[in-house]
Amino acid sequence: MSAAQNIPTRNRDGASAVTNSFDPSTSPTATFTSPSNSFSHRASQSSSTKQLKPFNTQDVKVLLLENINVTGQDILRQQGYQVEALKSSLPEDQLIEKIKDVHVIGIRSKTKLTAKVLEHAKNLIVIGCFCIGTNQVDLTAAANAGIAVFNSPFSNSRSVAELVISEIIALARQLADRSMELHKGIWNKVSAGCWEVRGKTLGIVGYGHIGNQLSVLAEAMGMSVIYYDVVNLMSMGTAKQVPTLKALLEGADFVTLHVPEIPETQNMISTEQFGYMRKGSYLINASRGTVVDIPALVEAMRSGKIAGAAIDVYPNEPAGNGDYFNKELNTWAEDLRSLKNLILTPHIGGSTEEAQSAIGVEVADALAKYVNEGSTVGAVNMPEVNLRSLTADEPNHVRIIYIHKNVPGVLRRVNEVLGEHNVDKQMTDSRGDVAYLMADISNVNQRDIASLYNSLEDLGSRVRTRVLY
Ligand SMILES: NC(=O)c1ccc[n+]([C@@H]2O[C@H](COP(=O)([O-])OP(=O)(O)OC[C@H]3O[C@@H](n4cnc5c(N)ncnc54)[C@H](O)[C@@H]3O)[C@@H](O)[C@H]2O)c1
Ligand SMILES: O=C(O)[C@H](O)COP(=O)(O)O
Repeated sequence: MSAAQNIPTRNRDGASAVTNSFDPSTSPTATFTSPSNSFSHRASQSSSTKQLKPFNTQDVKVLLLENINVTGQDILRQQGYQVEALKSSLPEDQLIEKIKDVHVIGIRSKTKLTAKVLEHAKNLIVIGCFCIGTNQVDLTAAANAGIAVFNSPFSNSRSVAELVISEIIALARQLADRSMELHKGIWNKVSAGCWEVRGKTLGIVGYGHIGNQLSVLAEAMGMSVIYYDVVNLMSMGTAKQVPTLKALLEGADFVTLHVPEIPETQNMISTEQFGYMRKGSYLINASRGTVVDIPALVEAMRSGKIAGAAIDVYPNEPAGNGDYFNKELNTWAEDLRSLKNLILTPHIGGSTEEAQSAIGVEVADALAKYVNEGSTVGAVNMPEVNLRSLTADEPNHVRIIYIHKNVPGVLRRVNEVLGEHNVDKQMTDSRGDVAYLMADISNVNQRDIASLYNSLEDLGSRVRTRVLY
């Protein structure tokens, strides 16, 4: 990343702070203007307990994609940020153009923030995934560029669990087929191959937030629950952990997948695994599309081994509503569409009013706290670092955020720079190759800020420097 980025920093007089402000080659006066106006922004706060906002918040540009809930949009607008909200995702070329300009981006599961896209995101300081999954973001590339990533770890878990419960019964009773037939005017009253779920065994692969909820709901319907997870976990109710995926597949009437998209879960359910499943059993995938080998599923359903399936997620998903789900996107799409007792849903596991509004609040709050105060609590790719908010009765304080390479000797050099001031509080932590330092220093005047900033930027270990307040 070049130093000449338009990243907002605090301007003492509250004037526009996005002026190539961190380029050491530009005059510091362009950034840190008019000492006589120092702290006028702060002085305007009426209550000494009121939290301060750094820099000119209306300079912060936010791009929200994929129809992010109005609760999240409102929180970001109330901060004074410039918010542009689009209904769908963007193709890579358009995303690269748009991302060049923004400081904050909010996405859901479809927008791919790859290393290539992030290379163009010169002003970006933070990414909000308004969903659970973060597999769509190159988390390491983001951390190495000093971009924090936040998500909402469990706000839609219950919604997914409830969808899966509905699908277990729908598959057992061939509900989707009966409904489609009657839509076409065909009366087809059958009981062959239709079952109660009471007394059947549900096998949960991945016993995390969603798997847990599901376990409780399934037992309440009289099902037995077994689960497989790579870590040893406490069982809910009378559920039993099994030692291998094979044991789970052999023991379950219904198999439901709730693992993240990682290399180990790629095609986790393929021909060999369908071979282990009980004849006439069912498969549900509401995790990620890459977890199931779809041609193998088609084969297993055509052979009668699998009596039904519900699929909510796909290896390639259309960018937005109304787009086609067919051969142009996925070679096997027509095969899926031709199968009986196969429920196809357009990635709606987390799509409820409750989940979306809770996610909107949770992620937007985390973004604002990061932009305004530098707090990384809840970040998925950075160490979690926080200091209490500065208040109006702490005049002439500056908060330094220094994201740097995790190499020996950096803290000594940073503290040599900060040491000329009173360091009131400081916290630092590292995660992988990246470390995050937060320090509040007092008795700082206008000229000191420019010099502090430039000295930190000049250290070879620097990933990103921010000066707040
Ligand atoms: N369809 C949707 O709309 C929707 C909504 C929310 C989440 N999701 C997906 O569901 C996934 C699970 O969500 P969650 O909140 O329960 O996640 P979670 O992190 O709480 O739980 C995932 C569990 O999977 C386990 N796991 C990881 N790798 C495994 C492996 N190889 N074998 C077995 N277990 C493994 C983990 O140990 C963990 O317990 C998310 O990663 C997301 O991709 C989809
Ligand atoms: O990761 C998630 O939370 C789910 O897959 C939901 O994604 P969505 O917000 O894009 O529907």
